[in-house]
Amino acid sequence: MTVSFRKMHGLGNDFVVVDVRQSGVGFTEEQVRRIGDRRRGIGFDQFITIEPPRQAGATIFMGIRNPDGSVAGACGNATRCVSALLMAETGSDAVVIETVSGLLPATRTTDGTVTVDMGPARLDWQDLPLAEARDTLHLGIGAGDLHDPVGVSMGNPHAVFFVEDVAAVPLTEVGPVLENHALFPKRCNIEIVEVQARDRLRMRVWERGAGITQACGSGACATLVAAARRGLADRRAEVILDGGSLMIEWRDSDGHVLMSGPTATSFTGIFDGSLLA
Ligand SMILES: N[C@H](CCC[C@H](N)C(=O)O)C(=O)O
Repeated sequence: MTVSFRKMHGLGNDFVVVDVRQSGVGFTEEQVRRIGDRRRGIGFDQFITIEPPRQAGATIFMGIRNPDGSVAGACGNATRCVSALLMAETGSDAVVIETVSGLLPATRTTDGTVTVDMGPARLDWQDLPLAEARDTLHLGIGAGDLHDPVGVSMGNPHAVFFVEDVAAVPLTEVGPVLENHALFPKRCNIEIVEVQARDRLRMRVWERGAGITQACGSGACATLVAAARRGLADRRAEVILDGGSLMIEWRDSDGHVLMSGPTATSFTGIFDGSLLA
């Protein structure tokens, strides 16, 4: 059987996207890791499957996995990319992406920008989860010069550290230490953030199961929420990532977080049988 895939990215956060709605093909953890090898496989920050919807109201179900094979509960950049694919397929400017964390409605504007309602920011310690009860506004942990992050769940866990200069942080050293900190039983995505203005935040990320990536949509959402909770930013801001900018809004009326940004396809291809063996 031939299985085809599409390589997509949002601001350089890259994905292998496989539509298994017809074939029902499944991928083992080992296969995902093999496909993720950037020299012997294809390489991706997240491996995405488009599956039949499980809940009423959803256009499709989106499966998300990291290069280490672990499952993720959210991926903002992939949600935009898959939404754009489905919009092209259906001719509609509105679709609903289902993930293990819930239903995410997405819309498209005339310039091709996709906006996703990433759902509510979840702020209880059980939501991340943490190993013990703590106020998520002050997690009180640190590594190197980083200290006392804000915890936010966007359907996946984030710890947001505020710093003077994001370029000065040795992220490859402190990232893995913090990702695997004992406070995070399911590990954590780590963001470092420089507040440049109340409506402009510069962020870099160390992703759980993936390492440094050029952009993290759910991380940008967590960043805005964390900055607003600390009184450092307004509820709407540009978040500048290594790969470009996202506009993020933490809606007053219902606490949902809206993320807007671009999408792109790089190429399509067919898996070699050896990758799926
Ligand atoms: N790049 C993704 C997030 C992947 C999160 C993943 N690393 C996890 O384990 O939660 C984004 O755009 O939101």
